[in-house]
Amino acid sequence: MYSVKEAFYTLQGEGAQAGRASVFCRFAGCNLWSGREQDRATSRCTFCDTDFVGTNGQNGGQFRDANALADHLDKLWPHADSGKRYVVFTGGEPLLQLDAALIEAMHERDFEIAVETNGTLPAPDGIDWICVSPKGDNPLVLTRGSELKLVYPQAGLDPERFAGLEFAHFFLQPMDTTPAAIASDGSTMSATVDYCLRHPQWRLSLQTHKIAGID
Ligand SMILES: C[S@@+](CC[C@H](N)C(=O)[O-])C[C@H]1O[C@@H](n2cnc3c(N)ncnc32)[C@H](O)[C@@H]1O
Ligand SMILES: Nc1nc2[nH]cc(C(=O)O)c2c(=O)[nH]1
Ligand code: SF4
Ligand SMILES: [Mg+2]
Repeated sequence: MYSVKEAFYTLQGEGAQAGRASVFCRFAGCNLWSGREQDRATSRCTFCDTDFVGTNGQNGGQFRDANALADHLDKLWPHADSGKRYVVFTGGEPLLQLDAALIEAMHERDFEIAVETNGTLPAPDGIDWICVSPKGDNPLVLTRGSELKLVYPQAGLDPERFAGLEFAHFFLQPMDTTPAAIASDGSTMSATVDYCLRHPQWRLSLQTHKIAGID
């Protein structure tokens, strides 16, 4: 059984694949936060911008097996041709649910498969694009992949801790935060730009879907 909060067709907003047409599958649940506001401050990840609780979102639901979910996601790709099909599994934490059966079922339907993960859980084989986004001091299990996308700044977390890992791309993404936090701490955007200027290994990742006003 898979629990999906929501699923939709949009443009990948972030990282090296930004701008690419994608089916997003947002799994319910995360291992670093319950998703309840009253638990946020004491959770292992405190800055999440996403509602991943329950299965009540757009095209959400419970799916009894891999073929049922794969058929559901396949229908969200609005083109008849099979070229360039791309699915992004996110959440919540997708590696709590993404398994070999679902990977096989999406490949059978001609999808390239991407995942957005916090990197604390092992990944099944066969994922075509792995984006790891480390969270605070939580132990990183996935130390190689396609892109490392660090939300910046995170208190006490130096990007150089990750700079030697085996990734093809290194991104810093400004933490989306509240106006009150910006007023007291300054802008995460300017801090991120400044870091990339001083450390050219790192590139700026903007959340372009928020700029474009989509999903
Ligand atoms: C909601 S998470 C879900 C996937 C996975 N649990 C993870 O953390 O990578 C999707 C992406 O949004 C990023 N993100 C979450 N909260 C953010 C925020 N407040 N500002 C900027 N990026 C954020 C995460 O780091 C991750 O790259
Ligand atoms: N358009 C769009 N792009 C995204 N890239 C990563 C996202 C995520 O929440 O995992 C995300 C998202 O929520 N929307
Ligand atoms: S690990 Fe990802 S989904 Fe979980 S709380 Fe943090 S940003 Fe949100
Ligand atoms: Mg998002």
